[in-house]
Parts: sequence; C-alpha cells; structure tokens
Amino acid sequence: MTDNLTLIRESFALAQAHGDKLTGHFYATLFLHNPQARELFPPAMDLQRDRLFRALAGAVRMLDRPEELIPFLQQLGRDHRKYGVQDAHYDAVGAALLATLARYVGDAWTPAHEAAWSEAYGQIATAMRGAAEADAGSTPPSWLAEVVGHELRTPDLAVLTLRPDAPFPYQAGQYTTVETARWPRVWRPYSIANAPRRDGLLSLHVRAVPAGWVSNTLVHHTRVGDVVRLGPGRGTMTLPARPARRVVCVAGGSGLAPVKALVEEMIARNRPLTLHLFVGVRRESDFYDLQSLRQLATVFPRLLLVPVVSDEVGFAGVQGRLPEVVPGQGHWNEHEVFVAGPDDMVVSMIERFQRDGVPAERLHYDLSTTPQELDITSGLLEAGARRG
Ligand SMILES: NC(=O)C1=CN([C@@H]2O[C@H](COP(=O)(O)OP(=O)(O)OC[C@H]3O[C@@H](n4cnc5c(N)ncnc54)[C@H](O)[C@@H]3O)[C@@H](O)[C@H]2O)C=CC1
Repeated sequence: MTDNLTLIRESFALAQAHGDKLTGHFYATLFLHNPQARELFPPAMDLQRDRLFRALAGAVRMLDRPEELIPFLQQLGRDHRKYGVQDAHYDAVGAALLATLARYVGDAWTPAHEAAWSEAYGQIATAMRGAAEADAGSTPPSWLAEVVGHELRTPDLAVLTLRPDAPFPYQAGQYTTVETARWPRVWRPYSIANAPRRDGLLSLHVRAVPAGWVSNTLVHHTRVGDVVRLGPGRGTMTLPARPARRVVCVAGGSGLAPVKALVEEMIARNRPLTLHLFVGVRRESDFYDLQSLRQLATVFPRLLLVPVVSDEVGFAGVQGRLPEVVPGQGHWNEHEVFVAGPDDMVVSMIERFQRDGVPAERLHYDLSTTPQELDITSGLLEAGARRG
C-alpha cells in the first residue's frame, strides 16, 4: 500500500503542473461557497495566488520533517491572527483545497488520496489554530500605531516614527508588517530601525519601490497624525546570547534599518571591542542616515563607520559594491557578522564570509523576496515573507 506521504507528494506534483489554473480554481471555489472569506484578502489577488500554494508546497516538502513543519505552521497560524481568520475559515479552505486537488489530479485521484490529504490538512489546520489560540492570551492580533514623525530623507525614502497604541514586544533586528488605511488587507514587512525604547516608539526606513502600494503610500501619502496597523515583531536576525567581542555589520541601502537597531542594541548592552559598520549606497546622495550614525559613533567611539558608494565615480570615500569592498577592509573570521540589504548583495556577502572561514553560527542575515511580491502579503496561508 502506498503511504500517505507518497500519495500527497505525487498528487500535489500532478496538480501543480496546472499552475495558475489550479490557484484560480481554488479561490473561485473558496469564495463561491464562502463569500465572507473574500474580505480577508486584498483587492488584487494576483500575487496572493502564488503565496498560498508556495506555503502549501513548503508544508508538503516538510511533511516528513515534523521538527521543521510544526514551528513553520505555528508561525503561520500566529501570523494569520491579524487578518481576522476564524475557525470556520480553516474548514472552508480545507474543503476548497480538496475539491481543487481532486479536480486537477483528475483520473488519478482516489479515495486513498482524499483520505491522505484530509488527514494532512487536518494536522496543518490544528497546528495553526492551536498556535493562534495560545498567542491570543498574551498578545493582540495587531496594533494601531500613530505616525508621530515623517521625514522624507531622499526623493523616495522616508523615515517614519510610529507610536503603537499598546506595548509592542520585539527584539532588535526584527521586522513588523504594516497595513495602511489606503490599502486595506495589503500588508508589507519593514524592519524596525531602532532597538526597543522606553517610550515605545518605532522607526521604519521605507523606500518607495515602483508599483509598491504600501511603500508609496508610506513615503508619499502619509502625514504625521495618520494611523497604520502593525503585525507582531518577527524575524531571526537578532543578537545571539553570546556574540563575539568583535562585530562587523554590512548594510546595503535601506537594509540599514535592522542593522541600525542591532548596532544600537550592542552599544547599549554588549559594548563590543570593535564594531565595524559598512553602509553601502549607489550614489552619495542616497545616504539618508549618516548624521544619526555619526552621532552614535560619537557616543561610542569603537563604532567604526565606513560609508561606501558603488555607482558614482568621484566619491571621496570608499568606492565599490559591498561584497567587493568589505573583504579587503579587514580579517573577519573572528567576528560576529550581520548583513542586510538587497538579496543579491546579501547572498554574495555571506558566500564570501563563508569562504573566508566565518563559522555559520556567527553569520546573521536577512533575506526577503522581491519588494513587489512583498507588497501583497495578506492571505490565509502566507508564506514566510522574510528569512533570517
Ligand atoms: N527597509 C527595510 O527595512 C529593509 C530592507 N531590506 C532590503 O534591502 C534592499 C535595499 O535596497 P536599496 O535601498 O534599493 O539598495 P540598493 O539597490 O541601492 O543597493 C545598496 C548597495 O548594495 C550593494 N548591492 C546592490 N545590489 C548588489 C548586487 N547585485 N551585488 C552586490 N552588491 C549589491 C551595493 O553596494 C549598493 O550600493 C531592498 O531589497 C529591501 O527589501 C532589507 C532589510 C530591511
């Protein structure tokens, strides 16, 4: 007899071959039978379609590794509280999923497939619901936050200061998700750019990306006094319990946000022996936070700030792309390493640090998918938007 795992994987591969038709049919079935579920999703569904099946594909890949699958599902469940997901929605999604699979697997679909999927989906939903319920006792599903500061530092980058309406627990290096009144149910992740403060204020560095609904709203159509909604703090690029005494941080563009929070935290707590901070931008005019970083270096002179420009000949300081520049500026294999910025930069930088002998447990980084994808993150099964 074929085991459940094989039945699920084989049938999922058959169904997935139908691509967009599969996801289109799934949502059509879900909304036809549960019109109220439409309210949970953003107005434009294009990118949402991929998300659900990417998360499902992730779960199917991990089915034989419960030690990874369960935490993944629990996180997914907690993350869905902010969408207002109810128990009944899980049942509705399960029914639409099975109906869709049956249709696209076609003649190969058997009662054994039905039973295997039904059991697997039941386990997925139980893990998600259980984690969401456990979380409900201690944290709100989301926070309202008033914009108390909005500075346009370059034509397309704003630094926002937010005051959440209730204590917002997070660690330096983590991100939150933001929903604006202009685009209900469209959530976008942003790193929090400061270490936790006594007054509870949060700072975000937001670059308006082409066709970015939330980022353009936050940069160009948001004023002091406006209110946004925040999801809980998430992400694994946080300070380890015992960081090395020497630290190097590499920040590309607005990837400075989480790195700045970590730098503040280390200055307040660990006081490393040396703290190198490479800040890379394309043109000198793209530096949007040097003044504040220089102030930090005045308070903590062991912070060694290195501004780097990649695309402008004539810059008086260090020139080049970060992965080309940083290795030549020191020996980093004894250091704790933090990297954030464009994914290509992060990947090249991390590969280089690995080649140079930095142990894996000392490498901390933050990867995202493309900003366009990230701008629509709402949904019943949101894939992990950011990996650390
Ligand atoms: N805003 C936030 O809170 C956070 C943003 N990020 C990500 O950081 C990125 C920042 O983008 P921008 O500000 O437009 O930076 P950018 O594209 O202007 O790049 C900044 C620097 O990174 C390096 N770089 C860029 N592309 C590279 C490549 N292909 N290979 C090697 N090095 C490269 C170069 O040194 C460049 O000067 C975004 O993708 C964003 O998603 C990451 C973490 C937090």
